[in-house]
Amino acid sequence: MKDKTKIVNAGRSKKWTQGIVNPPVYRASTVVFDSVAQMNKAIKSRQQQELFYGRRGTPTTFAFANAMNDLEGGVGCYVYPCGTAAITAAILAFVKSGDHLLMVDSVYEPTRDFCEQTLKSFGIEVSYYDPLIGKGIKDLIQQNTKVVFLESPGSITMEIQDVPGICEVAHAANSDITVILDNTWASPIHFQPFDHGVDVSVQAATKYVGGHSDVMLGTATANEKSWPVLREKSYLLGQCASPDDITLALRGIRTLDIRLKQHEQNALKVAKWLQGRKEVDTLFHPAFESCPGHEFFKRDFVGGNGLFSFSLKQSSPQALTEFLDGMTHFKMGFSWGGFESLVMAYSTMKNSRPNATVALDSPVIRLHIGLEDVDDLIDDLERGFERLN
Ligand SMILES: Cc1ncc(COP(=O)(O)O)c(CNNC(=O)CNC(=O)c2ccccc2[N+](=O)[O-])c1O
Repeated sequence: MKDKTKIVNAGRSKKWTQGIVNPPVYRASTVVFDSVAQMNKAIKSRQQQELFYGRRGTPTTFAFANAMNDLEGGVGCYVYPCGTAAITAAILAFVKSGDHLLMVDSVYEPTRDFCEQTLKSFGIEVSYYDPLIGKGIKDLIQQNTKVVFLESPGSITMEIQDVPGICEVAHAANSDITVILDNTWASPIHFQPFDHGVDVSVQAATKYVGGHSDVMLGTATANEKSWPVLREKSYLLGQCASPDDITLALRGIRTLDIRLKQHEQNALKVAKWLQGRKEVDTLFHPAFESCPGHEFFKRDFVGGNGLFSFSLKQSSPQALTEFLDGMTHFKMGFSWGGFESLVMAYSTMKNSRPNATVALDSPVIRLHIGLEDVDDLIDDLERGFERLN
């Protein structure tokens, strides 16, 4: 089935929808049984989407989990209250005290904070690797390495990783290693994780899957090897999500590919314009050669989206504030992937990434290009640069 048809049909089994096109919101804690036999059947099959108790899920949960699983190409998908919950539960499913985790240095900062503040307190060793290391990661794998975590492109600086190369080397070094990829940027539409060797694919469905800045949701989808452990360890953590947010994400899925295409087109126009500006030092957009790992984007991805960054040649903190404060269409906010345009400035990345190979001495501006008219967005940025000079 072609992707566009899969997007229309994913998760719409009559078992969950009773024929209703967009699965209804089933809210539940208690599920009651008419007989001991029926209750025993639910107990026996509670891990296979048999209605058991709210924490295991409702028909709304199962419709969305199956839809994301279909799109990602996995064996099973677990649903979490946000992307960070999906990341932390996926990692905790595969490490114990005394194990070692290899974490990409370009990871979303709150994921780094989880490593530093939580995992290390549990006696889990964490070391960070260069996102561009590729198969060279072989030299960093220890006998106690149990998880290799990737995020490609990386947060803010957008380095694209050699995902199949890292998966090949990690699995060859130790079949016990679980490779987890935060695939939020590409979504399953523009990067198929399991075709490239990943064991667990994480999505912050808060972003493009929800697509309207009104959902807090996450998913982790796993292959045959990893699914039973991910499912049961996540359940033991009490992870579950609101059917109201899930219903909005089910609606978001249906337009995911066409929204991504429009965001991508708008972003390419803005990026091309920025490339010619004297204020811009480096363009961190995967589709441009200036982006570290650009060759892997061309090789492995089938498309992009509206999120990219650029570094400024120079600016004072005051000038940067005026650049940001005067924007009409680009609002500041801690997320991305909705229909609106956003701008964020990161001036202190050098502190958390002292070993970064990309230049972080000047501020990095991250843009999320929304669905506004792209000429309005370019006008906004042009006026911003005038305030900068
Ligand atoms: C790739 C990726 N993966 C997971 C998550 C977390 O999802 P959640 O927000 O649903 O928990 C995200 C969330 N992204 N949020 C942002 O990029 C905006 N947040 C920030 O900029 C932020 C917030 C707090 C601290 C540091 C940062 N930061 O990105 O540097 C993500 O980008």
